[in-house]
Amino acid sequence: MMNVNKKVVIVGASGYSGAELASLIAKHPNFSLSGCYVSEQSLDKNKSLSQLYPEHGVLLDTPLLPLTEHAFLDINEQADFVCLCTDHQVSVELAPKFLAMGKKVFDLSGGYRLASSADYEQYYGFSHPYPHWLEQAEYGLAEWNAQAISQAQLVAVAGCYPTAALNALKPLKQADLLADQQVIINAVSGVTGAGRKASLNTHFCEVSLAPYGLFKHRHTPEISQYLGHDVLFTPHLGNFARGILETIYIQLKPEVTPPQVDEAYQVLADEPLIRLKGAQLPSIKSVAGQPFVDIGWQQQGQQLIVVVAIDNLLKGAAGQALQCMNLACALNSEQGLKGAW
Ligand SMILES: NC(=O)C1=CN([C@@H]2O[C@H](COP(=O)(O)OP(=O)(O)OC[C@H]3O[C@@H](n4cnc5c(N)ncnc54)[C@H](OP(=O)(O)O)[C@@H]3O)[C@@H](O)[C@H]2O)C=CC1
Ligand SMILES: CC(=O)N[C@@H](CCC(=O)OP(=O)(O)O)C(=O)O
Repeated sequence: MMNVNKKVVIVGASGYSGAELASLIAKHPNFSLSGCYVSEQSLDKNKSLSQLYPEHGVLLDTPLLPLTEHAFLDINEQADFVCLCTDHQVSVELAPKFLAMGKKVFDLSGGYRLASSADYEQYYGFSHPYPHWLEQAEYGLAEWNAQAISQAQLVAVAGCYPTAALNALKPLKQADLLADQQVIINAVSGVTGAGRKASLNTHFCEVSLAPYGLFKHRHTPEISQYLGHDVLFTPHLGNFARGILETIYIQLKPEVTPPQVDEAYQVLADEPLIRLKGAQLPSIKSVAGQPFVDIGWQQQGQQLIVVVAIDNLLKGAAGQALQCMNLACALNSEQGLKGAW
C-alpha cells in the first residue's frame, strides 16, 4: 500500500452526508479526521458527533467545532483536504476560501456541478458568483471521470439522483444505442436525501409516496449535461430512510439487439462498486447502507427499461466523495469502501 496519510476536514459534519463521511474517514487506513465543523450559530456546536449519532460510538468521539475566523486559521495550518457537506449556497461561498489556501476541496453540494451560469439562475435560483471556479471544477462521477478528478483542486461530487442515472445511461450513450427521444427517469428517494434539518415535507406524519419538482428539479440539467442527451426526470419522496431507486424508460435505435445492450454494459464490468444484474432487477434493500450501484435491465423490441439502485448517502454522497479523495491520492477508488461490506 502507498504511504499516504492525508488530514481531512469536514464542514457540515453534523448532517447526514457529513456524518457518513466522517465515519468513512475515521475507518480509512490513509486518511485521518483533522476537524469536524458546523456553522458558527449551530445548536450542535461543541457536541460530539457520537452524541448525535450514537451508532458510531467512540469512533466519532470528536467535537463539532463552530466554523469561526479562528477555525479557518486552524484549517489552513492542519488540513490537506476539505470536504463541504453543506447546502449549495454555503458551499459556493466557502469553497473559494479553502481553495485560496491551496487546499483540495471536495464539495458534496450542487454548487459547482453545472457548466452554465444560466442553469444556476433557472434551477438553483441564484446567480453564480464565482464563474472562474465553476470552470475549474471537475465533476466527481468516480467511474467516469477518474483522470480529471485525480488532478483537480475542486471536485464537484456528483448528485445523488444523477449518480444513479448516469451510471445506468452512460454505457448506452457511449455505445450509441439511444434513439433521439428524451429518456424518461422516474426516481424514488428515501427521506435522508432531504438532509437532517426539520421540515414539514419530511415530517414523519406527512411523508407518503409522492412526486415533487416536476420539470424543474436541478438534477435535470445535471443529468442532461453529463449524459449529452435530453431527459425527463421526476423524483419522488418515499417513506423509507435511505436509498434511491430509478426506473428509466429508453427508446433504443432501430435494430439494437439485447446482446448489444449487454455488451454496452460491459464497460462497467470491472468496476468494483458497480454490480451488473442483467435481467435481475435491483431493489433498495440490496443497496441501502452499502457503497454499490446495482443496475438491471430488460428489453422488449426497441423499448428498454433500466432499473438502478444506490444508497443516497454512500454512493450518492459520502461514498463517492471518498472515491474521489482516493483518486486524488492515486489509491484504488474503492479503498475504505469495498472491504467494509
Ligand atoms: N442527503 C443526501 O442524500 C445527499 C446530500 N447531498 C448534498 O450534500 C450537502 C449536505 O447534505 P445533507 O448532509 O443532506 O445536509 P444536512 O442538512 O443533513 O446537513 C447540513 C450540514 O451543514 C451544516 N451547516 C449549515 N450551514 C452551515 C454553515 N454556514 N457553515 C458550516 N456548516 C453549516 C449543518 O449544521 P448546522 O446547521 O447545525 O450548522 C449540517 O451539519 C447538500 O448540499 C446536499 O444537497 C448530496 C448528495 C446526497
Ligand atoms: C429526497 C430529497 O429531497 N432529495 C434531494 C436531493 C438530494 C441532494 O442532496 O441533492 P444533491 O445531490 O444535488 O446535493 C432533493 O430532491 O433536493
